[in-house]
Parts: sequence; structure tokens; C-alpha cells
Amino acid sequence: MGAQDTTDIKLTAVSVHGARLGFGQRKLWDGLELDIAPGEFLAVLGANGSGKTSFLKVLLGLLPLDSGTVTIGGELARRGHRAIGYVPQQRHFTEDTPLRARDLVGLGIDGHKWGIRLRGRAHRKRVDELLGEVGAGSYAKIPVGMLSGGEQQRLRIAQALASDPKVLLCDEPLLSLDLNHQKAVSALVGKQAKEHGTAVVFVTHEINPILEHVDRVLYLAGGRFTIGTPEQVMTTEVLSALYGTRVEVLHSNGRIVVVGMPEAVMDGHLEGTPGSEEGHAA
Ligand SMILES: Nc1ncnc2c1ncn2[C@@H]1O[C@H](COP(=O)(O)OP(=O)(O)OP(=O)(O)O)[C@@H](O)[C@H]1O
Repeated sequence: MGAQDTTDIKLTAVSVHGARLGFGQRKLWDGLELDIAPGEFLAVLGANGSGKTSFLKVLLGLLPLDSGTVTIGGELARRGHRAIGYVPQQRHFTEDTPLRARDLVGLGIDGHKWGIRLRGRAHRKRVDELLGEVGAGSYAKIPVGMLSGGEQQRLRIAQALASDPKVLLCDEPLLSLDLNHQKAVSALVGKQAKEHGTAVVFVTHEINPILEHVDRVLYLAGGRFTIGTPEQVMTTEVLSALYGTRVEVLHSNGRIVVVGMPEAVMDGHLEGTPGSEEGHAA
């Protein structure tokens, strides 16, 4: 991590202790223990409905745990925590949304957590930098509702980074991005973690685009979880044990492909065929 000020997050950026969450009879996880360090990049993986978004909602203070605690920078998780930047699961802006691309990014700066407002030229410069980092400079003045899903998504990422957050929560931010922009955005988020000491929690169905940036994986499946480095978690033995059935984890040209996940968790976003360029979400 970089040499930035982390005095308000001394030991951990995010701490989850003794956490249990379920809905009705359905348990998403129990006994979850996890400390995320400043600068650490955590990928949250798992099939549809395994509880990835719910995990983010708990960190955001939007969903109470059944038991256990979550702290962000030493304070109990709560709505609107100033240390958090958030890239929500994609929703399209309607065509009549009265914001240009640069206005949207500027909102991330204007809602600045430290109460220091950038004005005039400094504000414009910072917006331009952020637009440039996500490759959105060419459509800075276009109303957001006129942009494609991927173009809008890059703006949301720029907006979330605008406040230089201590904790960045991303809910499938690579959806609808082409391969080049997946790489660019992954690198940008990875850089934010390593150079700014931002703790990143990155929900995704596809680990490959972010693999080089990931420090640890939280893998959720069927009410259970496992945590470790990608090398520890993404193995045939570990995932077979987690799913309770045999799955194969193949490593090919630096990519991880998971084959044979149970039918019940093969719906939704898990596209492509095993071994294809898309691969299967790990
Ligand atoms: N407020 C709620 N009330 C009842 N059930 C809920 C609630 N929120 C989530 N669930 C259920 O909890 C499970 C986990 O949902 P969640 O959205 O966290 O999954 P996910 O892993 O993010 O899925 P996906 O990959 O499809 O986005 C789902 O079965 C969902 O229906």
C-alpha cells in the first residue's frame, strides 16, 4: 500500500466478526470472520443468490446482521459512512436524466467526505482526470441517459473514486464492459488499492479480469464460505468441498476455469462454455 494517511483506519479497514445472515429458513453465511487491511483487494465470488450483494449491503449498513458485528475503519457500519465509495450493481439512467457525464463524476467530488470542496478550475481539473482514467473524456458533455451501459458504468467507477475512499465496494462493476475496458477498470481499481491504500471489496462472477490484482477471495456457496488467496481457494479440492460436489478448477494461460458447478447455481450470469474465452465464473 502507498504512503497515504491511514490514521483513521489503524489496523483494519473492514472487520467482520461472528457474522450471520439469513432470510427466513435460508442461511447465507454463519460465523464469518474477516479483517480487510487498508490496500487489500478482496474478490467476493459465488453463484447467483449466494449472498454477494447482501454482503456489500451489510458493509454499507443497509442490511442488519442476524448476529455479529461489522466495522468500517473502527466504527460500526452505518448508512452513508464517509469512508466508503460504492459502485452499485448496474442500473441504467433514463434518457431524460438531467446530468452530463462530467456532472455525474463531479457529484462524487461534491459529496466529498472531508468537507473540503473543490471549486472552479481545481474541480474541473479533477473531473477531467477522473474522466480520463476511465476513458470517458470523449463523452464528458453528453447526457448520461444517452450513453451505453458500459459508458455509464465507467462514469460510476470514476464517481466512486472521486472521493479517494478508504473502502471501495464494487458490485459487479465489469458487467457490460468490453475486454479492454474490463482490463482498464480492473487496473484502475487495483491501483487505487495499492497506491492509495483503499481496501477494495469487489463482487464479481468472473475472477480472471481482476486476478492479478486480487489478494484474497471470499467464496460464498450454499450457505457456506471459504476465504484465502486465489491459489488457496481456486482449487478443485477446496471448491468441491465448498459446493459439496465435484467441480474441476482448471488453470490455463493464467486463467482460471471452473467446470461442473451444480445445476442449481449455473443460472443467470454464468455464461460461456467451459474452456471458452469467457470461461466460467469462478
Ligand atoms: N431483503 C431480502 N429479503 C429476503 N430475501 C433476500 C433479501 N435480500 C436478498 N435475499 C435473498 O438472499 C439471497 C442472496 O441474495 P444476493 O442478492 O445477496 O445474492 P448475490 O450472490 O448477489 O446474487 P447475484 O449473483 O444473482 O447478484 C437470494 O436468494 C435473495 O433472494
